[in-house]
Amino acid sequence: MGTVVDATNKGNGSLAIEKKVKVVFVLGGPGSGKGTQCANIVEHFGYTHLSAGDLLRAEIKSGSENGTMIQNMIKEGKIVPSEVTVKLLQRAMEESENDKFLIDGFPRNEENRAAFENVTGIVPEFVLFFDCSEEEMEKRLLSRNQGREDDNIDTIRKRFKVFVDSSLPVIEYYASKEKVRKIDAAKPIGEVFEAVKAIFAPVHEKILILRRGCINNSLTMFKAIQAKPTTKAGCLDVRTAPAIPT
Ligand SMILES: Nc1ncnc2c1ncn2[C@@H]1O[C@H](COP(=O)(O)OP(=O)(O)OP(=O)(O)O)[C@@H](O)[C@H]1O
Ligand SMILES: Nc1ccn([C@@H]2O[C@H](COP(=O)(O)O)[C@@H](O)[C@H]2O)c(=O)n1
Ligand SMILES: [Mg+2]
Repeated sequence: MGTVVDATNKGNGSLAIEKKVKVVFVLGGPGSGKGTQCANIVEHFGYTHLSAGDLLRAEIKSGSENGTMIQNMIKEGKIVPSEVTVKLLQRAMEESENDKFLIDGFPRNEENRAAFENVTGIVPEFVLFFDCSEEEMEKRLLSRNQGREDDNIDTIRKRFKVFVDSSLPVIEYYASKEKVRKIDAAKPIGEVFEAVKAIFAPVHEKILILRRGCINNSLTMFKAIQAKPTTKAGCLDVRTAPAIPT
């Protein structure tokens, strides 16, 4: 859990309301299927998907002053300075109406991880890790056909090296905190999603039960008030009213 300032309340110079947000980091090597599975999770569990790579590509297209630097880093498979990526993620969370986010492809290194935690104060609920062999990932990336400048064999090899050298240590960090949920991502898409569902369903059910509990309490309270004798003016007689359930 963590808090972000709700963008709808910014800019009036007085009140900045903070909203509580829930974050799941989605990690795995290039081509392991993060984006594919995030789309399924959004559909079934109501999260908002924020892909750090997509946000960086959108920043290039927007003509931002950082555009050329980001483009060069992506072509080389390098990790863009955290200051840039964290700002993009933070803005996207602030602008969203949702309070549950899948953050895909982030944190990619220790600098990403520390910067996000320091700036937002958000600690992930858990880290979904898609585990897949380089051989399989290479095959998938070379046939992805989405026109990505980094889906060529030279950049793919560089991205694999960055993943092993910089991203795996972040996954190990979260594993040491028992936050990693590892999935065999080499299986077909449907089977991978079955494993994903098994992780999300209990979390989702817990939230539903809590929400149902709130509704039941409100109903009991409503019935108790309706059943009670009222004063002449039609108000609830607090002297004889039962304790309102909490
Ligand atoms: N389980 C799977 N089996 C076979 N192909 C898959 C599987 N999951 C995804 N793919 C395909 O592999 C390619 C890469 O998937 P995807 O874009 O989801 O990976 P990613 O982890 O987001 O990669 P990147 O880090 O480069 O953004 C896509 O063409 C996708 O359709
Ligand atoms: N935290 C991040 C995430 C991504 N990048 C850069 O974008 C490239 C593509 O990322 P995908 O997740 O879409 O594969 C990646 O290779 C990096 O160059 C980044 O810098 N920091
Ligand atoms: Mg992706």
